[in-house]
Amino acid sequence: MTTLQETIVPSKRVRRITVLISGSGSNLQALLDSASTPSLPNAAITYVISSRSAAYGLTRAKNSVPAIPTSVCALKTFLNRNQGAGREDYDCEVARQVLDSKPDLVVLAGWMHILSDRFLDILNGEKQPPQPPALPPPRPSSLPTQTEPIPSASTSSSTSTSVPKEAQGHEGNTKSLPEPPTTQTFPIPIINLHPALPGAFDGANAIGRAFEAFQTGGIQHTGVMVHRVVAEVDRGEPLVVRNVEIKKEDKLEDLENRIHEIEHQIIVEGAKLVLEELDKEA
Ligand SMILES: Nc1nc2c(c(=O)[nH]1)N[C@@H](CN(C=O)c1ccc(C(=O)N[C@@H](CCC(=O)O)C(=O)O)cc1)CN2
Ligand SMILES: NCC(=O)N[C@@H]1O[C@H](COP(=O)([O-])[O-])[C@@H](O)[C@H]1O
Repeated sequence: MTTLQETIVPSKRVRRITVLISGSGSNLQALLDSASTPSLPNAAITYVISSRSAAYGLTRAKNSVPAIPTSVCALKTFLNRNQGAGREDYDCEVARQVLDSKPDLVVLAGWMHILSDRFLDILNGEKQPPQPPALPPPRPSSLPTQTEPIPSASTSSSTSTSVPKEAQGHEGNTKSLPEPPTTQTFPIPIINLHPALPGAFDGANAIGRAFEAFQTGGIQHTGVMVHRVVAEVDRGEPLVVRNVEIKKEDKLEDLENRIHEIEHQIIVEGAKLVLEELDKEA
C-alpha cells in the first residue's frame, strides 16, 4: 500500500528567471503576468538588467509585486567610466551581473546588443566572471540608489550590481522572491525573442526589413521565434516558431502590432519549454 509519505511530491524549487531588456518591456510584462500561472508554472522573474536607463521595462519590474530588483548596464556609460575597456569587458560585466542574480534561465526580451563569446563562455561555466570594475569617483550629492554604485557592495562602474537581499528570497520577507539555489548549475540556458523566421532577417530591425521585403514581393509572410542564444546572432536552435501574416493594406505599425501580440505568447511558451527541460534534467 502507498504510504502518505510516498505520495507527497517533493515541491520543486521555484525557478528563477533573469530578463535582459533595452526598451518598453512589453515582453517582460508578458513574463511577469504569466509567472507562476499554468502558462509558466513554478517560475518567477527575479532580476531585470537593462542596457538603457530610460527603458520603461525597469518601471514594470519595480512596479511588480514583489518588486523585482533591477540594474542598468549601459554600454556607453560603462566605457566612459572604465577608460581602456572595450565591448568584451562590457559583456563580461553584464555576464557578472547575470551570474550575481543566480538565474536558472536568462531571457533576452528586446536586448539590443550582440553578446560576445566571452559572455557565452561565462554563462556556460567555461570562464570565470570578472571582478567588479573599480567604483567610479563618487558623484556630488547623489545618494546611492538601486541602479547606482552602492559603496559597500561589489558594483560595476555604471550601476549597482549586487542583488539586494530582498531579491534573494531571504526568510521573513512574506512577499520575497524565490530562494536562489546553493550552487549554480551550468550551462545557464539563454533564450532570445526574435521577430522573424529562422534565418530570415537576423539582427536588428527585423520587422522593418520584413515589411520592405513584402512590399517588393520578396516574401509572402513573416514570423516570430524564440530561439536558444549562440554566438551566431539569431541562429540558435528555434524553440517556438510562428508564421505571421502580412496584409496588402498593412502599414508597418499594423504588422508590428500583429507581431507583438504573438511575441507576448511565445516568449512565455519558450521560457516554459526550457524550464521543463531543466526539471527533467534535475
Ligand atoms: N550572441 C548573440 N547575441 C545576441 C543574440 C544572439 O542570437 N546571439 N540575439 C540578439 C537579439 N537581436 C535580435 O534578436 C539583436 C539585437 C541587436 C543587434 C545589433 O546589431 N545590435 C548592435 C547595436 C544596436 C544598438 O545598440 O542600437 C550591436 O550590438 O552592435 C543584433 C541582434 C541579442 N544578442
Ligand atoms: N533583435 C531583437 C529584437 O528586435 N527584439 C524586439 O525588441 C522588441 C522588444 O519589445 P519590448 O521591449 O516591448 O519587449 C520586441 O519587438 C522584440 O521582437
